[in-house]
Amino acid sequence: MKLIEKDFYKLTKPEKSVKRTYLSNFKNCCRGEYEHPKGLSCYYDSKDEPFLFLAPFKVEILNNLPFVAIYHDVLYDREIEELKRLAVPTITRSTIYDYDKEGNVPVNFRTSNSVFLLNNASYLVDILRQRVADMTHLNVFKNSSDDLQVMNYGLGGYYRYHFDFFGKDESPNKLLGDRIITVLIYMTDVQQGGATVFPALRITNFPKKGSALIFRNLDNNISPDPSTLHAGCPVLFGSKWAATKWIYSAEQMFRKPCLPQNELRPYDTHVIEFVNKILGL
Ligand SMILES: O=C(O)CCC(=O)C(=O)O
Ligand SMILES: [Fe+2]
Repeated sequence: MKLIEKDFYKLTKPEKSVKRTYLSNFKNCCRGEYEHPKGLSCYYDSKDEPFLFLAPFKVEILNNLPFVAIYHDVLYDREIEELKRLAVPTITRSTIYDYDKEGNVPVNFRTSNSVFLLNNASYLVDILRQRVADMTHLNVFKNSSDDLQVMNYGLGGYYRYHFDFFGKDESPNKLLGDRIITVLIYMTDVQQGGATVFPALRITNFPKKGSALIFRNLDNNISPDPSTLHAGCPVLFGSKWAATKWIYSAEQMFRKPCLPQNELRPYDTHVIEFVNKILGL
């Protein structure tokens, strides 16, 4: 954190404005200082998927564009216990993808432990894959998503602001496209801290056991949207467990209608490059 503060004074003008717009709200968001968004709707999603006629999802919108929403009560307590049981034996220090090394490396700005559970690890992992497909109305099968990641943050554990999209030509998953949607399922409440925050959107969501946060990382052109910059704030008291499913863009042609194109925003590239630069990516 200190390093970033120091480097700030060496920044050029556009970089300073990115910092002001995108990063300066980070700590306030973690403290939960911004009001819950107003004027947005809640609804039951019972659309398209037969299962949802029986059990619609309870959706609370936090932001329209990019789409950010809470899906309430998507995981049962006994499923959470089973996920933990599956994860604990092989959980290890989390990593991120390093473009130079073309592989995953641990970094000091993501201090959690995590493990990917393969689809055949348990009947439950397969059930959850179907549930995520019902929630997102997307294809979540082979070649269109990462395996389910289960992660745990201990005291002080956090994931500094970052993007979930790769946003580069040399994305490690060229054939899959890029990460269009993130589904983050909370497996615990956190007594204090541990919120997921979007500083550019001034959104804070404190974990609630069994609920999920869904956000869309790519815009209608399937281009990276820098306003999806987000972070997992430090856990101040307690422990945070969550499960993540990242869904890719390439194989959604039969699931997702083409939407009107957004305007091209060349500045977006600058924002993404800048944030990656200060993170050393
Ligand atoms: O833990 C959180 O709240 C955020 C996690 C996250 O952003 C990620 O795993 O990509
Ligand atoms: Fe993320």
